[in-house]
Amino acid sequence: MNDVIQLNQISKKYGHFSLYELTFGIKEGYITGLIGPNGAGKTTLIKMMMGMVQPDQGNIEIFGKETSIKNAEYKDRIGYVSDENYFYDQLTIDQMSKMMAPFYSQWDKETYRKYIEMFKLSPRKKIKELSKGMKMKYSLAIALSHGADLLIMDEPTAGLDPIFRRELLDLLSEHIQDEKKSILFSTHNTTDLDRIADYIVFVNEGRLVFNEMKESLPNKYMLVKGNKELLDRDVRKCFIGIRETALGFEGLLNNNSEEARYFRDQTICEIPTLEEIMYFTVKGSALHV
Ligand SMILES: Nc1ncnc2c1ncn2[C@@H]1O[C@H](COP(=O)(O)OP(=O)(O)OP(=O)(O)O)[C@@H](O)[C@H]1O
Repeated sequence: MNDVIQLNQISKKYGHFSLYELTFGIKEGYITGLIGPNGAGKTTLIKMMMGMVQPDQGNIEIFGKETSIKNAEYKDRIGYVSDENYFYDQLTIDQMSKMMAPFYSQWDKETYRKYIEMFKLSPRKKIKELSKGMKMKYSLAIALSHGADLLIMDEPTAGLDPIFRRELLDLLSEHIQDEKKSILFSTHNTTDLDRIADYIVFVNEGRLVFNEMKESLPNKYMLVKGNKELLDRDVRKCFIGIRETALGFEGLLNNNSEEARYFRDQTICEIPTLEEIMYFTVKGSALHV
């Protein structure tokens, strides 16, 4: 299986924030969700892939070639959706689109029209008159209208109403039926991931926590629920993250650890949801600094 994107030992420092030698690949033909709490480094990573931010160290390969400022041809094959507004406020939707079309060798006017209609966007409306959700829809229409082999999207479902959000996820699932197409998108919404992601890349505080097939995650982690009497200082240390309540505790363990085997006999163990995996990992890392 090929990697459509490969990050090699990527490091970046911004004041107190650092990305630490991140190495991971994004699989061709699949949908990958990029997750992590606020400030984890998701947008910085996406901007690096788009050549908008330069890493201090390391390199990125997309479609098998190393990216560089000089070699921007690869962007022709990428549909990029930013979480920022890069459009000119004074232009109408159609004026803006006419301006962008020549930058894409495979721009397809018919496809563009189809999406503008499907997303109920009015071509004569000015960018400044669009709501947040409409701007996102417009950005998606552009990204889907030039035959891109790879979609890279920064929080594409943010600001969308639940009905359109669902429709978009269906549309992305359809898009991926062509096995040569790949999607990477960041999100804070685990429902998006539950619905369409094949792989999950989880970053926290500039470090890679995991890059896993979504289906394999339940085998990796175990959620323990029990009585506080089971907890002492040493036991606490075994948990990736832990939450105590008046009645007891919940904690996340590595499923293959010694402790997991012990707790399985002692108490209630469950398969954690993706949200629980994120919650306890982030909570645990905050405690261990
Ligand atoms: N241009 C910049 N100059 C200085 N610091 C920056 C810059 N861009 C990002 N940062 C810092 O890098 C860190 C990671 O930011 P980034 O936007 O990549 O996080 P994120 O995971 O996308 O967060 P969110 O989920 O809130 O969008 C933050 O601490 C942020 O303040």
